[in-house]
Amino acid sequence: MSFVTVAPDSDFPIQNLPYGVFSTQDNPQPRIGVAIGDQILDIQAVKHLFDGPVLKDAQNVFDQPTLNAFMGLGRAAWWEARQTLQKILSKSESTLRDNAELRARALVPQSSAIMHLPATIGDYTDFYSSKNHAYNVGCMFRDPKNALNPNWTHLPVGYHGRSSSVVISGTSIRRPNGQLKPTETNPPIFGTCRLFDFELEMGFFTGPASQLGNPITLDKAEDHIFGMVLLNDWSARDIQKWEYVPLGPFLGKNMGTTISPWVVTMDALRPFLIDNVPQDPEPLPYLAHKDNYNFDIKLDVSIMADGLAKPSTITRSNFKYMYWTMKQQLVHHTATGCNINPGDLMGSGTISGPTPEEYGSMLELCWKGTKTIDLGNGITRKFLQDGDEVIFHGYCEGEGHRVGFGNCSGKVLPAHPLS
Ligand SMILES: O=C(O)/C=C/C(=O)CC(=O)CC(=O)O
Ligand SMILES: [Ca+2]
Ligand SMILES: [Mg+2]
Repeated sequence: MSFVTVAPDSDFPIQNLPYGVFSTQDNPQPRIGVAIGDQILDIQAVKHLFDGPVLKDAQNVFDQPTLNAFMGLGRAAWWEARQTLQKILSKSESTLRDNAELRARALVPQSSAIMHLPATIGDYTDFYSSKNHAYNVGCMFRDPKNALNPNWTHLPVGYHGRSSSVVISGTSIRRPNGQLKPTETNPPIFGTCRLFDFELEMGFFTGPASQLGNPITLDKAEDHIFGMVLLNDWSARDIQKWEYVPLGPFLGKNMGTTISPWVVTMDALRPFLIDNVPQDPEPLPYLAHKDNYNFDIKLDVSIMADGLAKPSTITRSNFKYMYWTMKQQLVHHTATGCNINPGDLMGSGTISGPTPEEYGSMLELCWKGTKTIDLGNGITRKFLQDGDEVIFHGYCEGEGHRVGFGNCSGKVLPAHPLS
């Protein structure tokens, strides 16, 4: 238990302690913080308390305006930092609890903070690792009889995304214009995206760098996975459908990707480990791991729209539906010797469950426009309208507490007029 009050349904009890980067009006310098209840522990104010064997000579990582340097230190440092945080925030420890002056400097209400991207994201990759989603999209874009391409069950399919357009929760996203082909028979046009969508995903941040030319093997993969966020891979379905052959997503995905501000560490998620999804066929040896690396993380998506009194939940899914694990994704990504750096972001791919109530995109929920999605109050959608706000939420259910991710939200702005 912490001496900081934590509401029972808070995403941020002492069992969580996720890292983020924030600033305040009084101190506009972005700095590292840890969420506890509805407060942020400003790490700069308490960095002298990180005096364990690994961190005592590396406290300067907490002076940085991003988490990259801390991510780059590796698992021993992450573990030690967690021990220190749990100690200084605990009810039974007086150092911070009884020091009013230090407490006033170190604890900042989340309501008065502006959140920033937690890391400088050098590279962003997005996978395609939910079998239900890949099957559904294959049925709609291609052929229900061959919905999954032959490679899908042999390797974690992915594409290299645009780190430049990854934004923090709360940033509005402009509906894109692009090249579309609205009918089969007529030539393409340059127009405004009509089929604008979200993709319910999670992402992980990488830790210590690997060297170019040296693959990360399965037994070392965990050393390079720092923590997870919610991720919305906004998608222009009409742009995507026309452009994607044969190289995959390009402009249909690069108008913005939103992440939640708090990075929940793998140490905090460990109690929620569950069995991996059985893989058939057996993956090749470089991808075969026997240990579990799947997590029970409940996810939901709601939409706030004009005419609604409160956001309407349109789907509930779970990270546990991932067919390929994050370890397999990382190992496959680097199998050629492709290197990673601290703070690279890897998207899971859209997380759809087996039932229609668990689909992770509007493309699936409205089944390519053949069904309507009911928001209540007589309001329906197939795809997103201007002004709609999409809100993701995710959490693990512990005993009497939640280890949560907060929100990942963004509002759709109207497209720029076509000239
Ligand atoms: O063409 C397809 O099969 C679909 C590709 C995607 O939508 C790519 C993507 O972002 C994958 C995902 O999020 O799961
Ligand atoms: Ca995606
Ligand atoms: Mg994107």
